[in-house]
Amino acid sequence: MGSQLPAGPKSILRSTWGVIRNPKGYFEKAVANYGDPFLMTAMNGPVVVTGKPELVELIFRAPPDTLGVFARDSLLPLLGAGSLLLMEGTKHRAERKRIAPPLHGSCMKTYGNTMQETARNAIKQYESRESFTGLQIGTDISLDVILKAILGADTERLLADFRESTRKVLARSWPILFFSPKTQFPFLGLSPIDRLRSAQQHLREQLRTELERRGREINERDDLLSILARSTDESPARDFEELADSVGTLMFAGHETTAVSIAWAFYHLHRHPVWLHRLREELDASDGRAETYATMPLLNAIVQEALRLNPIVPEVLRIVREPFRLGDYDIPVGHGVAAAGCLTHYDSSVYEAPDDFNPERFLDRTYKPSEYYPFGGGTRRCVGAAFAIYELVIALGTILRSHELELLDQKEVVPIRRNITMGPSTGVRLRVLRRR
Ligand code: HEM
Repeated sequence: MGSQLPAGPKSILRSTWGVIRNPKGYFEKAVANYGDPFLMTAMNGPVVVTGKPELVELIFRAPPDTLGVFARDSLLPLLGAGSLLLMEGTKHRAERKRIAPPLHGSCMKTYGNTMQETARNAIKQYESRESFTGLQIGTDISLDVILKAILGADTERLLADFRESTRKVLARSWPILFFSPKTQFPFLGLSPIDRLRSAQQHLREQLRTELERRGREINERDDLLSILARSTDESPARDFEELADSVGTLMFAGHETTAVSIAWAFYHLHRHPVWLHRLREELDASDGRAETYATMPLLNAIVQEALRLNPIVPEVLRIVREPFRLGDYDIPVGHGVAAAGCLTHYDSSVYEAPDDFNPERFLDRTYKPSEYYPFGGGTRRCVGAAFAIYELVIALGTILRSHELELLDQKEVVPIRRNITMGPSTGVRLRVLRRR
């Protein structure tokens, strides 16, 4: 028998605030005071948090029906029942089967040229500007890339309309809405949830119009929207609302995360010119084709190291649906469990000098899924991970091969909460020094 639950901080308000503001700092303090794992109670309920790889492994290896979606009820009004992020059981497995194939590593070449062209166009815009941020250019690239993957984007107008409405949804996705369901109250169309809903509704109407325009074309097209919309023997058709939830989730999960990662990678590289120099040598020796970037060891190691130091999602959460044993503890049904990447990625028994930016650590070894998990793990691991890595190496490689940038931030840039994700406090301020 396991013992009672682990000790931990008691204040709900302080825990909620700590997790929103600075999860890494808050978790580190809790581990120092109470040990790992510890129990905290935030507004979304009690959660047992761990960063220990042996416990993280138990979370990722748990049978799919034992651990479900954390805070599902409070996320439902924000993401909708058709979102893969909120599905469980057979529905989740079926939806993954539908979404995963076009995002599988073997399909990446299809997207490579678009990713490269998007990165080239993005940096051109900033050549004569006094400054821009890594987050701006990251968003320019990742939003266009995901929209083109979803829509096939045969017309600029279509892309421009969706770009604007997706940005609006994101701008209205306030963190507090995700962390405290009590803030999701309607008020004369003016409350944060009202404003988010109206932006989402607009995006939905655009999708509906586009689907109606396509009609039977969806059976011949190979963009994600058409793939998700058509019915096959394996994946029968769904109603429009579910389809819109599913597409909305891909737009949302598929660009903000990548944009932030691009910004962090620029930041670390320009803070550590030795690595930038070594990367330039690797890039100069390459043929500069989109698909070559995926095979370049140092470029890939740099992306992995940036994702280690700044996991965009600092803790991966699950709710206990069936009694679950986590090390010495029996976690009761209804409690949450969290694998905190922001702790594990800094575990000095796994990573030597964990605070250092040192891509070398990814050149000479690989890590277990419980030691390195910027994309989460187990049956819910990010379905877009291969797509994201492909995009990151192409975006960074393309820009740094053709342009020299300067980091304008003199002080250390720290992670701050954006919505579910954590991003760089200044956005990472840069300027183009020269074309190469
Ligand atoms: C650097 C970029 C990205 C990062 C760091 C990231 C991270 C994550 C994480 C941590 C999760 C939760 C995994 C878990 O619960 O174990 C997740 C889930 C997900 N991600 Fe990503 N992601 C990225 C890019 C993408 C892209 C490009 C797409 C789509 C093309 C995408 C689509 C999704 C979806 C649909 C889920 C839900 C999976 C499920 O519940 O089965 N992500 N992502």
